[in-house]
Amino acid sequence: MNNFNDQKSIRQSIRLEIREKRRNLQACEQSAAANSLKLNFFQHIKTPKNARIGCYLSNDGELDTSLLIQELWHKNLQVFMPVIHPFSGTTLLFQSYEKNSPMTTNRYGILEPKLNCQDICPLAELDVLLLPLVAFDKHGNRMGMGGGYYDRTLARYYQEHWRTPKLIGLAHDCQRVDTLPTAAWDVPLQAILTPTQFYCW
Ligand SMILES: Nc1nc2c(c(=O)[nH]1)N(C=O)[C@@H](CNc1ccc(C(=O)N[C@@H](CCC(=O)O)C(=O)O)cc1)CN2
Ligand SMILES: Nc1ncnc2c1ncn2[C@@H]1O[C@H](COP(=O)(O)OP(=O)(O)OP(=O)(O)O)[C@@H](O)[C@H]1O
Repeated sequence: MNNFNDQKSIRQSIRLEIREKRRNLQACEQSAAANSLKLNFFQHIKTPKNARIGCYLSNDGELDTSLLIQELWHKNLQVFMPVIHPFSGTTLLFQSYEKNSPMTTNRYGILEPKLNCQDICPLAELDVLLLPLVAFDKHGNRMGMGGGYYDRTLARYYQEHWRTPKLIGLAHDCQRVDTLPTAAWDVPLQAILTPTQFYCW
């Protein structure tokens, strides 16, 4: 097996192991984590008034963002959700998400706002992007579900050194690994927020 395939299979086994770990968290652990995430977010992340925050709706044991989203709305911050691009099918758009937004499920069964082009926010106009992830390491490397959606969507952001949005991964503490094998297209994060920690690079 060559080095590229070695790395790929190491990534895949880490992915399976950590996904199982987070799916095995008890409902009470998930709700405590969701509450701590909300508190930790406002303690560490200072956002401009009316800031635009990209977030995600939790799936597969991911850190539950529902309490954080309620609080973002309560503070009059604008929330945006990823929508799988209807034509490219491999990148994400960020669409405004409000209490009464019409929703649909994407090809993975994850809820996303029903596409409405007027409600799409260009990536560079988001102030903060909160990313789901499967595993992260001490260098701020992120590994996702394996679709490459965030990496492809953020490729220009990274190559052209955009200043916004600030990229912050959200994860349970049990999703930290020592070192992740990285791929050339991986976009490193500026920070990771867990229920108990704020790692900043
Ligand atoms: N909550 C959330 N929303 C998100 C993401 C995410 O990671 N979490 N994404 C981040 O990119 C995008 C969707 N990407 C995903 C990629 C793969 C799978 C997944 O479940 N894959 C299955 C195989 C399913 C199949 O082949 O049909 C699996 O690996 O078991 C889910 C989401 C956009 N929205
Ligand atoms: N910038 C890019 N341009 C083209 N293809 C890409 C790019 N980024 C990722 N890919 C493709 O996506 C596939 C999955 O990448 P990877 O395993 O790093 O995804 P991931 O980070 O786990 O997923 P996600 O970003 O959706 O959470 C790779 O095999 C790669 O071919």
